[in-house]
Amino acid sequence: MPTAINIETLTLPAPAKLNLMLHIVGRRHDGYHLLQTQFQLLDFCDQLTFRKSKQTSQNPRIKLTTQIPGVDAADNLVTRAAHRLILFCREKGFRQPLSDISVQLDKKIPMGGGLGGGSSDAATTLLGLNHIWQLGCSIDELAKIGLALGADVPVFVRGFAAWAEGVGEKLTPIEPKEVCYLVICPECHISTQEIFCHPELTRDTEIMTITRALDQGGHNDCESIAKATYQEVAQALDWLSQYGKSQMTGTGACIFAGFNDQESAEAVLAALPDHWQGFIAWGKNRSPLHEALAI
Ligand SMILES: C[C@](O)(CO)[C@H](O)COP(=O)(O)OP(=O)(O)OC[C@H]1O[C@@H](n2ccc(N)nc2=O)[C@H](O)[C@@H]1O
Ligand SMILES: Nc1ncnc2c1ncn2[C@@H]1O[C@H](COP(=O)(O)OP(=O)(O)OP(=O)(O)O)[C@@H](O)[C@H]1O
Repeated sequence: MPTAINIETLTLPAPAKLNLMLHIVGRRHDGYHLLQTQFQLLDFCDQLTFRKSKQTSQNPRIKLTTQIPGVDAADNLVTRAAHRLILFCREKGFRQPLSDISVQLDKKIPMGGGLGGGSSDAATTLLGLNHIWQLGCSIDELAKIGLALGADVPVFVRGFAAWAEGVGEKLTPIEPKEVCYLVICPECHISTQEIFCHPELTRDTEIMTITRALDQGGHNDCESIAKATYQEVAQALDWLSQYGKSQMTGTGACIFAGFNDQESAEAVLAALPDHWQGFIAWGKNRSPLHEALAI
């Protein structure tokens, strides 16, 4: 691991994820859904650059230098993750002054796509600041802070492809084949809450053992709702199914298919109708973030 003490600038990736299946098996009293899902990370990433200022204080300033349209800097998951981390450390009794930090966020991951970009930015912030400020928080502690920010944050903190249960926080490492994915981003953004609130969402899929899920795979319970609500999603799923098994990730809107080699994925990307954006990315069972930090 690089020594953090002299770090003035640190640039780290925040990878996207796919849900290779997503079963909804129940609902908690607080309304959150109980899931069974397989996460795989992608080598398609946002990039965060943290710059340390000479100014230090008990209440360090976090300045996000990049604006995301429609998201106030204070609501950005980067800012929220940084403030939660500071609060956690103060509660734990960490008293040293911390340097102010500016963060440049280069967004590549489409928002509202089910690719977990915001959650991944939050996880990279937690791990990045823990490293720069030498806070010594454990991965378990960071995953717990992350879970309070979003159900998808813990998988990015832990940094391995995973079988997930609970609301997505009970994680077991898995090793799905690392194939080359073509991801299509239809012209719509879908809010996670909109799908989870839908009255017709199936919430009683039979609980599977991990062994059966890894042998047989599964489906995405959110797909039929997203297809019925957004015709672009239905059209993209139909179009991609000509070339392979096409699936939706998370609560949508992005859909994907896996290929054994990059050339096959590129050939399909070249045929993509003009009105859709798409990209190619390799599945990763170890996070590019953890590789960058050598942890
Ligand atoms: C659909 C998945 O992407 C699958 O990986 C995740 O479960 C979503 O995780 P996320 O985007 O981090 O979601 P959060 O930011 O925690 O929650 C957004 C909203 O979705 C709903 N939500 C989320 C996760 C979950 N297991 N059950 C829910 O009902 C809640 O209404 C919540 O207010
Ligand atoms: N750094 C950030 N990047 C993206 N979205 C952010 C960020 N911070 C806050 N948000 C808010 O979070 C919402 C969800 O963004 P995100 O890109 O994580 O969606 P998603 O890919 O559908 O996520 P998921 O798969 O977790 O449901 C955005 O619409 C935006 O309002």
